[in-house]
Amino acid sequence: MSELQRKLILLEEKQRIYRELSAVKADFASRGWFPGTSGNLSMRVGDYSPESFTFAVTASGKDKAASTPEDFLLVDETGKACEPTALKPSAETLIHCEIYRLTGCGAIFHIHSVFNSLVSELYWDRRAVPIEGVELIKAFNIWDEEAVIDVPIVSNFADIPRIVPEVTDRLNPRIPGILLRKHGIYAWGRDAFEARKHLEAFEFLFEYAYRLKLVRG
Ligand SMILES: CSCCC(=O)C(=O)COP(=O)(O)O
Ligand SMILES: [Zn+2]
Repeated sequence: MSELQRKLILLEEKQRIYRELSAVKADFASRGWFPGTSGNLSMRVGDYSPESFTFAVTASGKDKAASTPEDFLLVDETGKACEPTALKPSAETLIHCEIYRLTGCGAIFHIHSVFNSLVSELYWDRRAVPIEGVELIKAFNIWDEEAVIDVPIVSNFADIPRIVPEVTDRLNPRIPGILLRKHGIYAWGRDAFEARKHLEAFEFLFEYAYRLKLVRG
């Protein structure tokens, strides 16, 4: 294959991924999942190896409810833009880089919600949110009867590179999500469909865990 053909294929894939991310972004915005410009989304583009990969990520600080031609940019495995652009990648791009490196997943979605923030603080002392025997655990492809899972919680430092080693230490390959304390959830999957499914399941389970704690006292 010529260099030109390779470039054209990459361009087509980039456009397809931007369209897919745009649809996810609009859907999440309609659910109120991006309060105050928070949240960020990414999808991997092209070939993958843990040492070298490319992904499309939301530009930093944008109103994620608006759709513009400047919503996404391509970055490499170090989080640096891989094309000339005035756009700034999400401030949390390094967390995406680490999750791609560790899991080889295809899409990562990050949102802030009241319930994910509440449980991340309520269960901070055990550094994980326990979920016991709830049917929706099956959304994570865990089919054991009365399965018990722990969703890891890591520190929320203002200096994002300080968060990365905690993600490295705590990410559990069985659980496609990680909470940042009093901040939000990162959920991922092999593609956008699966990452969205996981995110929806986490949000359901966090509301359940919060309400259960409330009624049990
Ligand atoms: C305004 S919320 C603070 C930053 C944040 O947590 C977030 O998710 C959005 O940051 P980005 O740089 O991706 O816009
Ligand atoms: Zn955030």
